[in-house]
Amino acid sequence: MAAFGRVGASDGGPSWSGWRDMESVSSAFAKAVTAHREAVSHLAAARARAGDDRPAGFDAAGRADQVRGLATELRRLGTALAPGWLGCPLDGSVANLPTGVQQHAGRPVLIRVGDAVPAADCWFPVVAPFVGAGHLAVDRDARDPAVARWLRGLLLRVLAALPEDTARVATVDGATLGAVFAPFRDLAESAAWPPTATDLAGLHAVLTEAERRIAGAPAGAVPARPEPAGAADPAVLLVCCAALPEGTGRAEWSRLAGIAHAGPPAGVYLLLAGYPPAQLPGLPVAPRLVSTTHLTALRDGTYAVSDPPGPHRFGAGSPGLPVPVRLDPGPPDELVELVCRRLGSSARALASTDFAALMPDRLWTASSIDGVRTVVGREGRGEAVLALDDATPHWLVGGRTGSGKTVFLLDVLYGLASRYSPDELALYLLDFKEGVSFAEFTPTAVDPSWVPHARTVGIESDREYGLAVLRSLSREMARRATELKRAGVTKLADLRTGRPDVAMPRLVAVIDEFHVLFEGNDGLARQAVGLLEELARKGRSYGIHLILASQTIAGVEALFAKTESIFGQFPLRVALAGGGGVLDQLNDAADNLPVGVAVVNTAAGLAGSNRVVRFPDADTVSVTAQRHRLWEARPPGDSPPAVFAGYAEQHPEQDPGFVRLSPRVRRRRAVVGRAVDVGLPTAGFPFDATPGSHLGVLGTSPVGADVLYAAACGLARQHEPGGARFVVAPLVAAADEAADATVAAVAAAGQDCETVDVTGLRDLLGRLAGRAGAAGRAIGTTTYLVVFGADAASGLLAASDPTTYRSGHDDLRAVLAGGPSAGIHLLGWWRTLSRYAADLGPTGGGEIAHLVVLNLPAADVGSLLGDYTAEWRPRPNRALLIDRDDNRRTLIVPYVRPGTLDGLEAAS
Ligand SMILES: Nc1ncnc2c1ncn2[C@@H]1O[C@H](COP(=O)(O)OP(=O)(O)OP(=O)(O)O)[C@@H](O)[C@H]1O
Repeated sequence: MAAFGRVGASDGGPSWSGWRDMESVSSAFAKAVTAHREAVSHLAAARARAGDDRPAGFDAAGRADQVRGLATELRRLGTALAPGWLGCPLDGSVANLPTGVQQHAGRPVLIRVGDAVPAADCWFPVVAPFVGAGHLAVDRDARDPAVARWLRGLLLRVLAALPEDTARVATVDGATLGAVFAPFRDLAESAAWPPTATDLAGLHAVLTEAERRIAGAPAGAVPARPEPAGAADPAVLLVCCAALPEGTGRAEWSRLAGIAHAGPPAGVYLLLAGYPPAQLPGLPVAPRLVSTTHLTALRDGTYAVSDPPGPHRFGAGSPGLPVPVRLDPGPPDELVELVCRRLGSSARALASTDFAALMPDRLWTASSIDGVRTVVGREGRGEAVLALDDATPHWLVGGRTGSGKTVFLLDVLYGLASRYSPDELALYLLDFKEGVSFAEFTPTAVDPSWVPHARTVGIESDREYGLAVLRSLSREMARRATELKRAGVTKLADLRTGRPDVAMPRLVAVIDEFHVLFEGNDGLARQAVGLLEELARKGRSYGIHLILASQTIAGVEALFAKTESIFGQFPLRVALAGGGGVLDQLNDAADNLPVGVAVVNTAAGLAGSNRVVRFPDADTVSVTAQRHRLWEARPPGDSPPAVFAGYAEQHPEQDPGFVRLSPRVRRRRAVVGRAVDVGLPTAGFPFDATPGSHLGVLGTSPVGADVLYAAACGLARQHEPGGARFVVAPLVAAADEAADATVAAVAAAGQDCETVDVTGLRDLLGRLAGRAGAAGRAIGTTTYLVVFGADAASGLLAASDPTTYRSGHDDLRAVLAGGPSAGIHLLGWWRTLSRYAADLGPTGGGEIAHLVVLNLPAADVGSLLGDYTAEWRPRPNRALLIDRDDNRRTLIVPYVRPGTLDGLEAAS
């Protein structure tokens, strides 16, 4: 029968003193050992008698009865010691046995490891101490199907018997790639066990996890007991090894020996198959493990069982159980799957959480002086808390499309925004992908609320916008450095403690799909790398934190590898499904993760430091409710974040910079759109007497007509009524609507406006050329000549007047050259570069200093400027603003009238 020793400090194992039920288990065990000893001695005596007396009338039947009686007694004792799942036959009959009830929390586990067969027709269960009292090891590994079944049986017994969520299981299978544990899949996934380690690196990770746990246990701790619900870590770590991976040797054996020695007080237990490995001649021998019951294969498929841990022995003579043991035959796979499904759904329920549960009851009660932290989900049954602070200043988040990255970020950001007030925390949010991840922070047409912490939000951002955000963060970092220097301190925390009046919230910049910034490996990418490196290295001292998320960091890594890897500054890695790229190459913990589960690693992705976290879905109703809570609590006068939505039309009337235009402006500007920059500043050119103060819009896109419309309307607003005269020339059909709108808007601003056709334009140029040629600044009315489709007039302008020999081009060039000083400006849209060049002549268009390039290819822009280094890629809803006066090039979203882009899309 059973053996169970008092595990004492003498062999390095745990004391029982900390266990509930210690007395009952101990005395039951003592009784069992005594019974076993008696049985053995009776058996030995009977055998002796049989040997001595057989010829003189030995009572064989009586001896057999005696053995059977003893076996029956030992069966009774064995069943009492290993009740229910711990000792029952593992067949279909036990499918409905309740789980988690046989084993009191904290009570040492006595488990059936096999059956002893003292005589042909009788048997008794062999019970050995396990979790809470010792380890188990069998020397054959799970390549032997009987051992594989045995191992599954023991694992099933212990998991079904212990209270739910008591054990975290780390599995190792160096022989069958984890197939041994396949039937446990459902439980493994829902209880977030680490993936089965199948190679040496994986084994190292498991050993490291066990050692970390041991190192973290308080000195002199009693055996771990299951914690109440809510504890982060299950009470027991069970290292379950089906076969040691190839390459395992002395180093790993001695780590196992160390774990066997020091594990029990920290709740770490071993269930090993293939240990000790077969001894090969001339090679070192694996050490016997303390606190361990060893099963050693005998020739006939049975096993010898060692004495259990502690002072008790099975017999007075030779060590170990003197009866060979058949391994417990183990359960059918269906039984394992059935029980694991049941345990798994219960584990899922325990670990489940929702978005609202991540939010604190009261808003904005925390201080960010030492960093910011929030609950992101659950780790086991406990809360998973992540921090942006000195230890983990920046995070790297990986996950393939659909893995839940956006949801994870919403969980984190709403959690932070609910704990820290806008004085403590500000958010810079940048998303490069198509989608609306960060739209949850901004007002929309149907919901005016926003998250007050959000300063800038970029949705479907351009790389240029990303660069602008990085630049503004870098400027802020420099400002903070100066403040710190002034205050004579080196840390943000010191400044904030000493000067509570200085507003210095922690800034968290989140860049989703950040790898887009580096696509192309061009000048822009290089600038972005430089800025990111600077922010990553110095940000922590100034309270600036980065969260970079991506589907992939492949490719980006190569870029960074050119200098020192920036990722070294990102100790906290979060790998979602398919996001293993953010972990160490040898760490495959994120393979096969389901949506809603993340591997969190604070050791820059090294295997062995993984934590498995479940995060809840960010459902729209909960997110909206929380946003309204935050919005209603916003400080007085709080304004919405500066939003850049890459796909959005920019209408002049929606731009405060345009609306503010009035005759009181100091200098008139032709405004043409909004710069792709933080806050979307109004983009335009000064329009004054400086030579070149004309506007040329280039490209076939009909947006050109809208740009002229906006520029003309803006200028009309900057004159007192009647102070300007507009001559509108709608020369192409595509511009008719925009030209009509221009006439209407200019007239509404109180300015004179007339429309001319191509002949009228030719005549007007002749008249204006005379005025422009006259010296001195014209006093009075400014004239704007607004030509929609100027290329359509090229032919006519090329022709010379038979009497004066002046061509329209001559007049045009005279107007361009002398116009500004005479109060005459041209605003023209040319659809092709060749006509533009022909119209403006040998100077190459130098007379027009202000250009807006629409859909011209980069090579055309290069030839126009005589500079082929300009980084320009034509794309919808973008234009390049070129100011030759100050050599400025700015990416802009050109103004359009409402619906223009939709119309273009529909037409294409
Ligand atoms: N914890 C979760 N529980 C349940 N469903 C989730 C969870 N997290 C995400 N989901 C769901 O998975 C889907 C994808 O999530 P999400 O949009 O966050 O992925 P993503 O990685 O950002 O993908 P993409 O990069 O394509 O935008 C969504 O329908 C979301 O509701």
